[in-house]
Amino acid sequence: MNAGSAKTPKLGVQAATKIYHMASGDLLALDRCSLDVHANEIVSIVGPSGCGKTTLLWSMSGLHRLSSGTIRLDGREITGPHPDIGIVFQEANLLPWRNLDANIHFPFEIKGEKPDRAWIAHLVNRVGLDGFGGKFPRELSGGMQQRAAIVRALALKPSVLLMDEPFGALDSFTREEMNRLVEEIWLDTKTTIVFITHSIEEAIFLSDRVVVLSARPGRVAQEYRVPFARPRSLEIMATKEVFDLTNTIKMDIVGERVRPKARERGTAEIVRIRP
Ligand SMILES: Nc1ncnc2c1ncn2[C@@H]1O[C@H](COP(=O)(O)OP(=O)(O)OP(=O)(O)O)[C@@H](O)[C@H]1O
Repeated sequence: MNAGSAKTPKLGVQAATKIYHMASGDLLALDRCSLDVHANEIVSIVGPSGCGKTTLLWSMSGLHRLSSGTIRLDGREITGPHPDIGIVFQEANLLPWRNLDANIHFPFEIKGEKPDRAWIAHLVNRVGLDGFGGKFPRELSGGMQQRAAIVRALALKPSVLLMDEPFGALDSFTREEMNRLVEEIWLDTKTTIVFITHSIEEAIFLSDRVVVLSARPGRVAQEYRVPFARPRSLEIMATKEVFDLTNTIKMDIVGERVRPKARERGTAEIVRIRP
């Protein structure tokens, strides 16, 4: 797991622009969006629905090609999927006909590589899936399936883990549990994490920085540093600091939602609230 130098961001997004070409016309999803993520950081990306969060994350993973702009990993441009970047989606996407062990080993089979069994056993233990290796996805809860998806992504020892709304489909208690798990994994591996979520509370609990994207086309509108040491306890979520930050970010997102409409009406820019 290589860390970038102090000056080079781990993941550097420079003027990322993405246009989807469709029969009905072109759609500008990202417009010169720039963002640096530093080694060992956890950065969450929030923003109005449809603002381009997933497009940005998929571009960071190399799964999407940008229309213009660059994504750099440790200073080197990436143009396709990269072995040093892992991704976890909202759906666990486990193969239903394979048991949990076979699902975790699947990427190694595709790559023709030998899995590091000791590392996988460590991860399985870390996420609390000891003894479930022979179970099939249908025998596991949604939370357990997502734990397996996290193990599958980390098994390849990526230095960057991209997570696209991974706990959006889980109930709120399981979600809190999974948030604590992500923090534990981070404390263990110090993997750089970029996390997309619709939950501002989740973003604050997990992140060193919360980045707010503008309404589509997505660009960085605001960013906030979260000033709590780790490990964080759920009690911080009841502090006035978190309450105020949550409201500030909420108002940013609401502002971004109404801004395009205000533009259409020819009214002035919405007044922004800053910390
Ligand atoms: N493959 C695609 N082809 C055409 N348009 C797309 C494609 N993927 C996304 N879009 C459009 O691009 C815009 C940004 O989508 P994206 O999924 O990146 O936003 P998002 O912020 O992740 O959305 P949400 O908050 O709803 O998850 C949306 O208008 C979406 O409809």
